[in-house]
This record gives sequence, structure tokens and C-alpha cells, in this order.
Amino acid sequence: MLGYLSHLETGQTNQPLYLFPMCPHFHHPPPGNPLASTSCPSVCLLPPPLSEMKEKNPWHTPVTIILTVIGVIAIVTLVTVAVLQNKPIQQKYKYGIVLDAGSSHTAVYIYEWPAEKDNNTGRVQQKYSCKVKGKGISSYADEPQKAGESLRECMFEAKKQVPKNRHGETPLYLGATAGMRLLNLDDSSASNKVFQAVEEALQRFPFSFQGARILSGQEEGAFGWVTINYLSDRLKQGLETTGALDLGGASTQISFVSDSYNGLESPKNSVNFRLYGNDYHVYTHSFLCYGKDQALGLALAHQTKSGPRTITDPCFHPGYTQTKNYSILYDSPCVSERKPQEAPLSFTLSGSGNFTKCHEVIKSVFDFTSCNYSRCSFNGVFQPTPQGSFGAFSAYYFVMKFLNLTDTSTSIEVVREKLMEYCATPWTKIVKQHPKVDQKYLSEYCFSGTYILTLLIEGYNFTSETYSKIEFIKKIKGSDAGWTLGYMLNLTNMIPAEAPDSPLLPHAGYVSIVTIIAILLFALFILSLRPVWPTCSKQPQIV
Ligand SMILES: O=P(O)(O)OP(=O)(O)OP(=O)(O)OC[C@H]1O[C@@H](n2cnc3c(O)ncnc32)[C@H](O)[C@@H]1O
Repeated sequence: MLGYLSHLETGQTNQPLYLFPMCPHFHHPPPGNPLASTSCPSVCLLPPPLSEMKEKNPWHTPVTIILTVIGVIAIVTLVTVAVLQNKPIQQKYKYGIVLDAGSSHTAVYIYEWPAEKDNNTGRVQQKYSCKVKGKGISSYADEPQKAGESLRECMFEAKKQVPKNRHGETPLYLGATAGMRLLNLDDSSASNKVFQAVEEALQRFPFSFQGARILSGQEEGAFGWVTINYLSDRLKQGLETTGALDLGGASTQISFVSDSYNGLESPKNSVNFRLYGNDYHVYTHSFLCYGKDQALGLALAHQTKSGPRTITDPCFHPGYTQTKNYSILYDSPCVSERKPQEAPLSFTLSGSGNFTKCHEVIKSVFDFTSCNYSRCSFNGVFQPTPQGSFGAFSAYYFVMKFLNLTDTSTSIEVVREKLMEYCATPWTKIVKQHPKVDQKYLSEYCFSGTYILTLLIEGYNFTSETYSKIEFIKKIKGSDAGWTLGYMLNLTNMIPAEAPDSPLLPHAGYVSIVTIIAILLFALFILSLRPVWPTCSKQPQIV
């Protein structure tokens, strides 16, 4: 493109005025050197007359102008779209509520997931949990109405947590575990009445109530396994799965995938899943009566076979005493058949705090002798050797956390020594050290720690090596480990059997690439017009 010297030059004395239509400025060169004066690198030619100029300047052709305007509008539009698309938008969620009606207590869990994901495939996470005050619903066998009433407080809270416009579409489930399994075995009519009462209470809330039922031990184990593997993204990514160890109050579950188990031996322990395009053959077993409360009952029953008035219990701290009622202890179907023929109303338990003897008492509640399979855990139940990593939750976590034993790189021998020392600590000292801890829990940690170690090592056959692959967990990525999430994911079909086709690029990446390509195309277009660009001659031309 040419630069033009203005026709406004007025003579020798006047400074010539240089005009560079394509340069941003008009400049007066310094006196005496008219050529060295401008910030535009080229020096310019005299322009043709204005009319001729318009005709010859290719930038002034209508096509070029229209194309340029369209190009600029296209770029502005694309960039605007990209910016708007990437702006964080108010996320909308869907919700699901699950009540875990356990033997020791009931908990309400609210889950949420992004509403706009197709087929509800967005990540589900725990939004809120509420611990129902009082005991589990099975404890209301004599006054079922109260079982329903006990849920109200947490359910009112749930109503506040879920946006009103989502209430009607939010599924609400109640799953009962070992406490109700035992009540159902003991007195099915009482169990039905409790269910009737909790159903009536839950139907009064504006959610979509999907029913209350007792989960089988197999379901409890399998859904716990689904939960922890879903939360750790192992299912979606097709990674090696983690086994699940759940210790409740009345039952305990072990679930894991083993290379040596295909479901042929002891098929009742097999659960098959097809999730995200992968097949899983999960071994699972639930031991009713081997939750930590019922196991304590089994251990006490073992020590009170003859109906004594006093017992010295090695699983309680020295100096600890408690009076226990025989009829309450033997009320549970786990021990009811073993009730001594002749026994006083109650017996007094005095702790002696002896880990080794406690270990012996606890071992006596397991049957390690009978096994009709290639290998067993205990009580004649088939179990392959534990394989891979494990997540241990519920009471496993509560107890090991309190005892400061969650670090499984500590050898089993050291764990034993620590428990030995802890059990031998006088009760008065324990209470002083933990004034804020619930005394029922506090009195039982020696028993519970010893029970956990016995269950894992002698019961499930964990070795020093496999023990170190256990992780004691409470939550994974903010959601509690337990069966409830897996149960809801299953009932709402939220884990697809096949891996969903995913777009090659995330949305933001797609928009960015389109924008970059558009800018490059426009730049190419501008470059292609190079032959018709206005130029400034490099050669200075004196006019
Ligand atoms: O699965 P089931 O057998 O029905 O039992 P649950 O659902 O009631 O079992 P939880 O996981 O809620 O609790 C397991 C046990 O841990 C006990 N527990 C809860 N919090 C605890 C804590 O802080 N310290 C010690 N024990 C605790 C509770 O009383 C139970 O005996």
C-alpha cells in the first residue's frame, strides 16, 4: 500500500505534512530532515486524486468490505459463545433418600446427582445424613407406633434439604438390616407391625415412597461392595476392585472378587454384576449374629452357660463392673437357645483386662472345625482366600479409629501388643482419659478391638501381608461407606450395564477448538488478500 504525501504542502518554509492513511498517525518530520520523520516505516508517494484513489484501492471493493465485516462478526460471535458456554451455570440436582434401619440405630441419607445428565448417569454423592435419635426400629417391637415416630425428626430435616419442586419425584427407600432380620426370625408378626408403622410414617412425607423391606445379608454385602467401588471410581474406570468389610451391630459382611472364585463352589455366596461394560463375580457372605453387639452377646453367653451370679470377663478393663440381666442377654435369637436352665435374674460382670484370655473367649464363639468346601472362613462357610485391597467400614472404623489402630502398615504383632496394653489399663484411668466418650462404647473398645482382630485373622484368614491391604474408612469423597448408596444406585438403574459412549472432547474443549479454527481461518483469509493489501514502499521516494 502506498503512503501519500499530502497536497497540503505549502512551501519551503512550511513543514510538509505527511499523511499515511494506513498508518495510525499524522506526523510532522523534524525540521531539516523531512524523510526521517515518521513512525511509519515506509515513506510515501503522492496520492492520486481522491476519486482515482477510491477506484484503485482494492480494500474499498464492496466484496472485501462485506467479507471483512462477516469475518469480524463470526469471530465475535464464536468467542461470545465460547465465553458464555464456559460460564459456570447454576447446577440443578435430582435427589434420592435411603433410610438405613440398622440394629443399633437408623440413619437417613440424602443423595444428589446432576439433573441434566442423560439416564441419571451423573456422579451421585451424599448431600446430607441424619442419625435418628434412639435405638434401631427393631427395638420398638412392643410399641411399633414409636418406630414410625422416631423417624419424623430426620424426615422433616430431609424435607428442608430437598428443594420443594423435587419432593414429588424424589424416591424414598427404607432398608432394614440384621436387627429386623433377627426380629423377623423371632416374631414375624411384631416385625410386620414395625414395618407397617414406619411405612405409614414415611408415606406422610411428600417424597415418592418406594417401600420398606428387609435386605438379605447377601444384598447388604453386595451393595456395600458396589458403594465403595462406585465412590472410588473403580467401576467406571474398569480398575481392579476393592473388597468390602462391613461390621454392624448384629451382622457382619465380607465381599470381594477373587480369581479363584467363579461361583461354582457354594453358589449362594456368588453375586454377579455387569457394570459399565465389565462383568464382576463377587464373593459375599453375611454372618448374622457376628456384628459387634451380638458377638459380645455370644461371648457373654459362652461365659454364663452355667448361670453364675458373677463372672470375671477378660474383655473388660480391670475395675469395670456391670450388672446384666439374664433375660435381656438371652432375649436375642442369636443366643436364646443357650439360656441356662437355672439362672438368677442377673449376673455381675467384673473386668480383668486380659487380652490373651479375651482372645480365647472370642475364639470360642467361632466354629473353625467343620468345613465341607475346599476352604472356609468359619461356621462351615465357604470363603476363598482374601485377595486384593479391602475397605473396612462401620464399626471396623469406629473401633480402630478410637484405638488409634487404623494404620495397617503396623504389624499384627504390634496391634496385639497395643490391645494388650489397652485392655489392661484400669477402667478409672480410661474414663479419665476419655471423659467425653459414651461410656457404653468406652467400656467395649477392648472387646471390640480384640473381636475385630480375631474376626479378620482367624475368621477371614487375613495374613500379615493381606492385613496391610485393609483400609479402615468412614467416607469416600464425602459419602459414607455402607450399603445404602449401592442399593439406591441399583434400584434407580443409575449404573449402566454398558459403558456409555462419551463424546471425544468435553464441551468446553469443543467450543475452544471451534473458536481457534475460526480465528485461524479468518487469519488465512486476511493473508490470502495479501496481493491487494495497501503497501508502504520500502524505498523512500521523494516527492
Ligand atoms: O448392620 P446392622 O448389623 O444392622 O447394624 P447397624 O446398622 O446398626 O450398625 P452400624 O454400622 O450403625 O454400627 C455398628 C456398630 O458400631 C456401634 N457404634 C456406632 N458408633 C460408634 C462409636 O463411635 N464407637 C463405637 N461403636 C460405635 C454401633 O452401636 C453398632 O454396634
